[in-house]
Amino acid sequence: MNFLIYGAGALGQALGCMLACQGHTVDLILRPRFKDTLEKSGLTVTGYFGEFATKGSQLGLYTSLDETANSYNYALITTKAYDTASAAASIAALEQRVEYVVSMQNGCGNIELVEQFFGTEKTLGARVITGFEITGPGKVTITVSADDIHVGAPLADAISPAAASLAKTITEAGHPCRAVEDINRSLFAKLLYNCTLNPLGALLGVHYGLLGKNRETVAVMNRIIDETFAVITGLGGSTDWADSDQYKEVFYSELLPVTASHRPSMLQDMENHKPTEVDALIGYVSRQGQLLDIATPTCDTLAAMVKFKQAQYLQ
Ligand SMILES: NC(=O)C1=CN([C@@H]2O[C@H](COP(=O)(O)OP(=O)(O)OC[C@H]3O[C@@H](n4cnc5c(N)ncnc54)[C@H](OP(=O)(O)O)[C@@H]3O)[C@@H](O)[C@H]2O)C=CC1
Ligand SMILES: CC(C)(CO)C(=O)C(=O)O
Repeated sequence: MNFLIYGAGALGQALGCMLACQGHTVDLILRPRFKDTLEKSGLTVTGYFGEFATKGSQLGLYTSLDETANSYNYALITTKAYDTASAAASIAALEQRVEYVVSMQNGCGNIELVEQFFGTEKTLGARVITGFEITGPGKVTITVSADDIHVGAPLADAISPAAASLAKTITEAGHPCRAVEDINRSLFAKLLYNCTLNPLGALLGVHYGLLGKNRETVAVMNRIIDETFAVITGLGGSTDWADSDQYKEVFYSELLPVTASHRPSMLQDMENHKPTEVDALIGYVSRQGQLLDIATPTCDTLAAMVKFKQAQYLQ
């Protein structure tokens, strides 16, 4: 199969390496700082799912879509969520050269942006709950994984063949991946998880596990879960849990323990003085709460604090 991976950082480089190792054609759109390194050293992925290595010559390495000539079965968008609109707009210029466009990003609102450019038929979403970190030039480490990748179409009432084929291909490449009927359900579940952990972890500078061990942070996390659950319900969304209390049980007993040692991506962004994905995560809950007239005071406060903090270093 032919893959375009647009915005290849930690997630995109890891997936690109794993897919290329399976013999797929992989073109990466990446920054010049990565292009020069990967040309020389290739890519290595280590950690949770084993070892994978490609030479630079096995990959198409480009800093702009203008340099590409292939047609693609799937274009995977792996930029941060704040770059989704510009990524989708650039890929749209390829027109018939792309069959399906997949938002692999965290948070909510990404799929809707991709749909604006490609329509529902060509749009897929994915939910990733695995930790990828660039640990050196041409090196990505997979640190934790809480579940398979989910891929699916928006608003589908059956598993889309395009999602099934992509899931099979990613699984064969080494990362377990499952096609789901309703990708929004998976993304809402991830929204609950990320809103509960990321802003607090980022503002307090701690890994997830510590947040679950402290009475004060548990009380704040419970309020975030209640508010986020109310917003998801208000949006007409569904999750695997009947109510927020049921989610809390699963969160504290199953979800939090498997990623306890993880330091949230929002914290890593702050440490690297990069913008955070606050607007697609807790900022999304806060905005939707306002639109739906659902009170989200804890989420509003945390979103404001994250924005304050990032504004300090982005000035
Ligand atoms: N890493 C992880 O563990 C996980 C990540 N995700 C999600 O996946 C998405 C990607 O995350 P991650 O890989 O960590 O992020 P990264 O910041 O490592 O990767 C995104 C890359 O895209 C680059 N980029 C953006 N626009 C362009 C462009 N026009 N041309 C070339 N390169 C471009 C960025 O460059 P620059 O920084 O210079 O702008 C950056 O290198 C996020 O939504 C994240 O939440 C989900 C689960 C786990
Ligand atoms: C734990 C992880 C890496 C799982 O995707 C995550 O969601 C994050 O750090 O934001």
